[in-house]
Amino acid sequence: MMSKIAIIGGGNLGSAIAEGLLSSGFTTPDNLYVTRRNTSLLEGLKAKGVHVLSDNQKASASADYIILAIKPFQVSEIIHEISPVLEGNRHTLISVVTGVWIQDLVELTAGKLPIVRAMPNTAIAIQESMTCTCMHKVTETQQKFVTDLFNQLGKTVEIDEKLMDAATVLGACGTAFAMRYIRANIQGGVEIGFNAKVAAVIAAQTVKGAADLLLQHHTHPEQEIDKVTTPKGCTIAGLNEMEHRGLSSSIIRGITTSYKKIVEKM
Ligand SMILES: NC(=O)C1=CN([C@@H]2O[C@H](COP(=O)(O)OP(=O)(O)OC[C@H]3O[C@@H](n4cnc5c(N)ncnc54)[C@H](OP(=O)(O)O)[C@@H]3O)[C@@H](O)[C@H]2O)C=CC1
Ligand SMILES: O=C(O)[C@@H]1CCC=N1
Repeated sequence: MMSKIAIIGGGNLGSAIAEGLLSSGFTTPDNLYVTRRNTSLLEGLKAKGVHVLSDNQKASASADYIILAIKPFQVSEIIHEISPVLEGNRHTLISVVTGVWIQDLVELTAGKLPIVRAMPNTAIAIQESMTCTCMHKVTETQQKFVTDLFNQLGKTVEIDEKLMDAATVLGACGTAFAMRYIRANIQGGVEIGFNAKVAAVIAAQTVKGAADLLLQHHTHPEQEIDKVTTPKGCTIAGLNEMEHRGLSSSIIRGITTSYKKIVEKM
């Protein structure tokens, strides 16, 4: 029998996970439960046959794997709410919540559940997430299930929990950082003659192709840059101007500022 999955908090990330789980075929709508208070915002999932509800206890009691996708400040209250139905020999708790540590989750569940911390990004909706995981007291079967689940939804790396905040910045916030880079390309593209629609396709596909070159060739970005920069050409002229204006520096500073924000407990 297929394991049942409950997603507590069907917001931006929770809904994206649900979409990815369905489109990858990892689960079927009948085996998936998604909660939020305002269920009218989950009509799309409901129409696909997913169990959409606002009762977290009912969803948790129906599931084997419970994915917590709520805001950090709600974790304590919601675990307290579902506690009466949690069973150590049945449930696995998977938290995608930023800045909440396994030890916090162990304490909130009185140590009775296997726990997974996972940090995906919103590209999980199209099975292109980068997901970092770490696991606590999981059985081999549970570890395999969770690894298979996230592997179906993109790439997965198991990391030390002490790197989870860094994973959040590079992997999850990284989606937004990449979007801003693409948006700037669209703005530049319009200024040099394209309409916004065509500029958007060119910018997004170019970034996708660049990323795939690195993933498939296993090269360093500078090796790929060397293949593009003709001596005295327009690429190196543009690239150097971007660096004079602080491109790399501003990205590094943005990443370290994001990291400080998490470490300082939001
Ligand atoms: N967005 C991202 O890219 C990423 C987010 N994260 C983490 O994932 C978590 C969720 O983030 P995100 O999806 O962006 O946030 P959202 O605010 O979009 O989603 C949270 C959802 O929780 C629901 N919710 C609130 N209270 C309850 C409740 N009592 N019972 C059930 N559902 C409830 C809200 O809906 P309603 O108000 O209708 O109840 C809302 O849809 C956060 O901890 C975030 O740090 C991690 C990686 C990436
Ligand atoms: O901005 C945030 O706090 C969350 C964490 C990663 C993505 N969104």
